[in-house]
Amino acid sequence: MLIVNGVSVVYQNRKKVLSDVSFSVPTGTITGIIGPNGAGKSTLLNSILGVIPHEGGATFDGVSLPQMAKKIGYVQQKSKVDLNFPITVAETIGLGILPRLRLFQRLSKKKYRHEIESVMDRIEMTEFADRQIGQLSGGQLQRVMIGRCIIQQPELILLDEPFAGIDAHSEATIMKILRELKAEGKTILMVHHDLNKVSEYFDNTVIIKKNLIAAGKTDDTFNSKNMSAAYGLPMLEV
Ligand SMILES: Nc1ncnc2c1ncn2[C@@H]1O[C@H](COP(=O)(O)OP(=O)(O)OP(=O)(O)O)[C@@H](O)[C@H]1O
Repeated sequence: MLIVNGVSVVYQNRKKVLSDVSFSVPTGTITGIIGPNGAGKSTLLNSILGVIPHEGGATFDGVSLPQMAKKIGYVQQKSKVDLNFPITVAETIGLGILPRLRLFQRLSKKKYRHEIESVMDRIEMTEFADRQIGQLSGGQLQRVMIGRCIIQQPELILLDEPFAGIDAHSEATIMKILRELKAEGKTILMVHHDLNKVSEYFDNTVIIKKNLIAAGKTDDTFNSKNMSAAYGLPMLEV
């Protein structure tokens, strides 16, 4: 289980953007983090990862997250990927293997190539293996980032708005892979924007607006009272 405990964040401009956020995410589930623009969703993910200064912290099965970094897969916002870096689709996916290796350990070329090929097949990118990542559509690029994440064989997968600005086919392909990972017992936590898909995609939902508004099973949390608290308007008939 992922336990997030008392996370607060104050940026250098002294603005408090997260205040004492605590919740838990059961192993083997897909959980969405939702909330209005500027609610602190990306900040929460970055605090859980431990990559920005924060109070509080997160553990997974009792281990603090920085201590299990190699078992955490992270797919950052697409807009933050450096597309000028000269690297192909296959090479990008191959980078995901590195955290699995011990110092100076190398996979045999055959095993390395086979693993990359099977991931490219899974994300439906085989025909683009040698293409530079700067020459992909948004949806293709996001599938490659998912590929780099899954080849790492992480236990916990964090994604920041993986569906922002991508085509419906890529979204469906990624969602299918995430459900397969869930069936394998992986734990998935993602920032998400599209409220129309919340019930369909997420077992659990975390709703924030600087503070935690609600966290738990989507059936229990995704209701007009909580949406009204987060977004300010009674938006949903549920
Ligand atoms: N590095 C930073 N320094 C100062 N303030 C920041 C920084 N990063 C984010 N913020 C501010 O913190 C607040 C939360 O930002 P964050 O990106 O976490 O929200 P979000 O819910 O992910 O928003 P969105 O849905 O628009 O992506 C915002 O007011 C933002 O302007």
